[in-house]
Amino acid sequence: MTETPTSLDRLGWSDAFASAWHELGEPGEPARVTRLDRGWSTAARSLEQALGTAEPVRLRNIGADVAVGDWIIPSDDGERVEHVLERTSAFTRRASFDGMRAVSHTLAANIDVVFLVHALGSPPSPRRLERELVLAFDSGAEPVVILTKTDLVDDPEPARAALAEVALGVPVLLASGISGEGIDAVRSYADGNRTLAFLGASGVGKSTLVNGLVGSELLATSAVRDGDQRGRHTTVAAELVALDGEGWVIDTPGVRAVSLWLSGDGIERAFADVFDLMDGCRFRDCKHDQEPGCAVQAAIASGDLDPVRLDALEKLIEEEAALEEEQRAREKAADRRVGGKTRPPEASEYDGMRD
Ligand SMILES: Nc1nc2c(ncn2[C@@H]2O[C@H](COP(=O)(O)OP(=O)(O)OP(=O)(O)O)[C@@H](O)[C@H]2O)c(=O)[nH]1
Ligand SMILES: [Zn+2]
Repeated sequence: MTETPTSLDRLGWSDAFASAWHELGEPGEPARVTRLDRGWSTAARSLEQALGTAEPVRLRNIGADVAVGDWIIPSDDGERVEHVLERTSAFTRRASFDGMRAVSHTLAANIDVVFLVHALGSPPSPRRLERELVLAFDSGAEPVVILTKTDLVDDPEPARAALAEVALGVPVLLASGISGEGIDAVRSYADGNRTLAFLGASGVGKSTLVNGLVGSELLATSAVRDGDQRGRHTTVAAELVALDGEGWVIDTPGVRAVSLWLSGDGIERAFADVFDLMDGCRFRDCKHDQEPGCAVQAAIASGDLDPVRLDALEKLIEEEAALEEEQRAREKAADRRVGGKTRPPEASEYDGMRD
């Protein structure tokens, strides 16, 4: 394989992207998308370009589904995105139904760690965390729970225990964006120039945590808009932000409020305990209701499984089935309209995550 510049490593280039690029025959010069504007990608091949202190790469997205965090290859004429390298993870959400066609839309790509942020000082919300875990597992990123605002309570343990119960092997960190407690542990997840994202309800303290991670100097420089000779670009609120030292944060309203969009085995992983129990049911088609020999009902009876958790799982499975049905209908409609013009959905068209 061709040597790639070490400046790409600082941007999060890894063996996975090197081999994806190699598969394509190593065309062009890979660059990472730091910002998306209507129809345009801003990309970087160096830290300076990512910070906006050097002229970044600017490309049209014609026909390419590009997301912040993507590694892309420009066309030979340097005008547009020619390839999007295979992603290691992707956050997608349902696009609004636009004319005859609507599909999932990628909000952010190649996130290594997604922090699911919950706040102390208000009651823990394990049901919400379950949904976030499904989403995180589906994305391909590694989930980590942060219980923030530790400065607000004397004893974070009851809330931590309530969330740990559904977090199944996922670390639960304690932190405070105000006192700075736990920030170094959060930061350590960016070691190796990894890319972080923060997901969670409004007001839980995501921005405050991000501000604690991003050096003020870097934040200031990345906020500087470069002089743009190619016309007006409205920022669609999506940015790859450099951490002080190593690593990146993708901090966009879209990722923060991403709604449930299921694609992979997120439900199976987030509810692994319940699925394990189901394997022990006497009947393979057990509905886990009144059937004899139901291991799930037995676990509920013995207090090993919270019935609320089974309810939550059933609701998610129903929701997934409805989403899949809807998606199939849309795909059928799209098939009937070959060559139809579509436009990418706009940020304002997304609906927020339901609690
Ligand atoms: N006491 C305390 N307050 C905090 C902490 N972190 C955030 N806050 C406060 O909580 C409020 C919301 O914090 P944000 O960081 O804006 O929350 P957010 O999750 O980014 O909210 P959205 O932007 O709506 O998604 C602000 O008033 C913060 O000052 C913390 O660790 N301790
Ligand atoms: Zn059963």
